[in-house]
Amino acid sequence: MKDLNHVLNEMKIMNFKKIGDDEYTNECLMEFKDIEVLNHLIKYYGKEHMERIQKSMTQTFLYTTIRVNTMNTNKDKLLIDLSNHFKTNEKSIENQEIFTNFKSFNDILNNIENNNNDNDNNDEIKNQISKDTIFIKTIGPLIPKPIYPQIIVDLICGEAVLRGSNIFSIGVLGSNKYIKKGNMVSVFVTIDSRVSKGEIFEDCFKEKCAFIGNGISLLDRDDYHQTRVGVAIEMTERLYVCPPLNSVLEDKMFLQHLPSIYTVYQLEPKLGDKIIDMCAAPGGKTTLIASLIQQFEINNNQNNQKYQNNNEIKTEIFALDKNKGKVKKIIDLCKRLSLDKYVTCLAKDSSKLTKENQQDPLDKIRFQSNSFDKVLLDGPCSGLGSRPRLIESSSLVDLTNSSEFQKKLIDQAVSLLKPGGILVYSTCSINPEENELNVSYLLNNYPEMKLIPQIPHISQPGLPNCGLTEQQCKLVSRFDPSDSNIGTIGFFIAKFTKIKN
Ligand SMILES: C[S@@+](CC[C@H](N)C(=O)[O-])C[C@H]1O[C@@H](n2cnc3c(N)ncnc32)[C@H](O)[C@@H]1O
Repeated sequence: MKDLNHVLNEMKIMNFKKIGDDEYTNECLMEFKDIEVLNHLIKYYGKEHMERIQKSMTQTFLYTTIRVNTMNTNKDKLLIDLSNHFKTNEKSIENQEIFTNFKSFNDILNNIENNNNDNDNNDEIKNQISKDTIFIKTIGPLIPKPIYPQIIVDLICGEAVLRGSNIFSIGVLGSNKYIKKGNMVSVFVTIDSRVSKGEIFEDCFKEKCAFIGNGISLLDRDDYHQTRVGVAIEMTERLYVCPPLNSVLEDKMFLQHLPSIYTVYQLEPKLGDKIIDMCAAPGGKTTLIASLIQQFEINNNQNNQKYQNNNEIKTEIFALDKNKGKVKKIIDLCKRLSLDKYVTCLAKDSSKLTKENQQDPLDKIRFQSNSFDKVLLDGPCSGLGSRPRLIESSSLVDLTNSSEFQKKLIDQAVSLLKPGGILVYSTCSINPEENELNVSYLLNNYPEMKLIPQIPHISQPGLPNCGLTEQQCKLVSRFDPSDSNIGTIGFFIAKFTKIKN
């Protein structure tokens, strides 16, 4: 076995460096394939702030957030189901303890409010989010010590490992020559994609890659590339410990980041509303809207029984997406969560809803201007807020295309909204041109629209010098990935109303 110390001292590009005898620190910054994109962001954020963001982007979000599907269970029952799941499926007792240390929304708010000193007193949304959401805190970064032998995985696999996954054969690129089933191995993720499938290499420290933990090989080396299914490495020492929950209790819960949940609550869906989710796939926000409507309906029915008045209030939810295949996924999700009776899913281009192409006479009626009480525009974006991410591959042209297309969708969203209704605009991007500058575009072009407050305000204000006044900045929500109190993905939300004449 080689002595690692000499290489660790010399490392420049790894995500950790030696800081003492047997001690390492995590120093990874997200890299940009197109340096122009980084310079573009530095223009708005400044170099220091951007560096903090780059660092946080390589780290796993602070909480795994679980939305309770109230149609099929409730929070108390789901907490028991989750505890049982972890006891049965998680071998490490330590991890079982970490994963069942469930947090509440109030725990998260305490963390934020101490710092934001936000004194708004609206408890309705707080209570609702608390009642239907479970948080599990990520532990890390931990600093396991790298060893030999080593394997290199691709970026998609590496980012999944940072989110709690094990390593499937399909993600393994190269490895040292001799690895036997049962060996402990160190896992690295390639940064520059130079390593090809099946490659044998001598030393990860000579490659451009980042260390993401250690695990036990469940296969001999040769078998990594013979099979394309199944787990190849079970991770035992991770940089970040968070629960692997994909495909778990799928009818009872939905994994959704806090800013996405918060976006839907800001839309304030109510019984009797005509609601449109303009860009809905895969349906995360649509199904939360439907689930809130379902809860209102149950409460309303109980009250109606009390007063022997059985008036049904008709609520309409339209979930649109341009992509037919994705619409099928929204339909499947609605069925799985038993919410299908609430939602009409349609394959449509939302940038043309009230303008051209209304060949269907029904669409002419459905998508009339000024006809929706609630409009959600969570449109296509550059995704520059997704984390954990080691490399950002968008180009400057991608960013411009994104913000220009969002303007077309904004034009339609404003047109569809009823006077007095609510429009919520959101992106999972940190690019001000898709966020603050698009809000400024909307306000400048539609004087009938005004920004309204988001309560409780749980994130950072908008960036200054991006087209919004100081007051307007306070009205938008900017989930900054470098804000370690909340530790979410990068996200942006603006909430508007249309002034009645
Ligand atoms: C950020 S995702 C939406 C996520 C979704 N709101 C959720 O919470 O699950 C953006 C979606 O916009 C869709 N999209 C892109 N262009 C569109 C258009 N012109 N009309 C409607 N949908 C569009 C994409 O197919 C993609 O599914």
